[in-house]
Amino acid sequence: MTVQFPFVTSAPGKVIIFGEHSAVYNRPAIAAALSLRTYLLVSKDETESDYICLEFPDIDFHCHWKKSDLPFHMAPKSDTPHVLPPKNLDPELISDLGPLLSAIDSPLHYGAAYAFLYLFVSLCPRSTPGGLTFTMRSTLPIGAGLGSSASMSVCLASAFGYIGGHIKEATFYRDSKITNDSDECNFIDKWSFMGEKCIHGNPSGIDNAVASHGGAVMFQRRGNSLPSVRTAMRNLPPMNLLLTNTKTPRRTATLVANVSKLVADYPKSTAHILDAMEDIAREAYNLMLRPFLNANGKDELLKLIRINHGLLVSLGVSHPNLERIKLNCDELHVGETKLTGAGGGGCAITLLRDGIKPEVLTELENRLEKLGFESFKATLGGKGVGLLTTNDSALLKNMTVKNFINFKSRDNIEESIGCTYVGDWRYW
Ligand SMILES: Nc1ncnc2c1ncn2[C@@H]1O[C@H](COP(=O)(O)OP(=O)(O)OP(=O)(O)O)[C@@H](O)[C@H]1O
Ligand SMILES: C[C@@](O)(CCO)CC(=O)[O-]
Ligand SMILES: [Mg+2]
Repeated sequence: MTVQFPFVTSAPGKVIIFGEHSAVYNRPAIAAALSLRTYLLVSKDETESDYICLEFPDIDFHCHWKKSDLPFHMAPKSDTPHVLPPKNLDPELISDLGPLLSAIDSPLHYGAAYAFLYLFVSLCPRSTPGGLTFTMRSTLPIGAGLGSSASMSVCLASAFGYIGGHIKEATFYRDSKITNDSDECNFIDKWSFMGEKCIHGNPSGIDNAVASHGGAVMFQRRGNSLPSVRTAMRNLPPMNLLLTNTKTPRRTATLVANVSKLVADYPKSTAHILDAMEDIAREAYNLMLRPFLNANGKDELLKLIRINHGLLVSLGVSHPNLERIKLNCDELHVGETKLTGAGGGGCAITLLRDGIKPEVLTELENRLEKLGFESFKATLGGKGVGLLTTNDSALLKNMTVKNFINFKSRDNIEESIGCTYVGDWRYW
């Protein structure tokens, strides 16, 4: 299979409804793909350049390496095309990548470059052409709890798996409610987990699972020696979720590390908290399996959201700005609020009660806007990792790195190449 340049890969962000942080400690968690996505343009210049270039304008990061300086590490191809990564990051490869990363001092840039290089040299062969530019644009807020790192890792793993010939071209269109379980999708899920390890340190794997497979899932990690369990939730009941971004920056890696210290310092008390989180996720799962939530079911779900947030507060991962969202939602009695993702800033979700008066919602929106926050309604359960090629679509005809960088807004990206172009995009 000859890869034609340019092509674009794309993967969704996610909302964790129950179980963030406890997911890291092998407890079940529930998450759904979001309609906001990351897009990676892979293009080749016509010169005989020996450079591999990154254009990551969302984090103001631009970088290049000489291809001949890269420590290609791709495992020899065996009879099985889908070579899966080892359980842990390879220490030899980490050390080989050190000199290429040493000049990068921002942790935001470092994480992105580290994940890029680790996956590139693990999946692309030495014969990969030089002169490739990788341009990343996301309609997700970055570092805000909506899985931007996982959607980035999935875009990278799928693009490199495709260039390296590990996975064949995505060939079919999928119903958005169904999570995909193809070998290709599993390959991308496993390798993007390595990208998440480069960025987070100790990810549970839930974010990259949702970004790869799409839909909604109950996910449970089972330690290093057993595979994680991923149960597709085909019919999420319609839920009126309001997402609010505090715009307070934070890093998942730091929050996960802080919780890990708390768990080490207070093993008994934190075990109770994590157990309670597990019970909440299981109870919520049973409620959410029902095709329609009646008033009682909705009321139970609201209470579970409240308890889950309280437990996350006790793990130290809230933030005054997240509490400000909760306070305003509580004062106006619109529903229950919890942080989503790693917390420490970023986003909160509010499950809205039925029958809220429009003027109350407007009052809430005004209050949140005054605080400098951004609110939007979330569409859950979207498609997983996708591919856009010049064979299938005219959307890329005049697509240049410059055009891709210059998209002004989320809408602009979606309108130009977004996954809403149903016949053009294929899904693995
Ligand atoms: N579009 C992007 N371009 C470049 N780097 C990105 C992009 N999206 C994510 N990243 C990388 O991922 C990091 C953010 O990941 P982090 O895990 O801290 O937040 P998140 O994934 O948005 O939230 P959460 O993990 O809580 O869901 C950024 O600092 C950057 O390194
Ligand atoms: C905080 C966390 O539980 C969710 C981040 O979206 C970390 C993880 O599961 O990898
Ligand atoms: Mg992340």
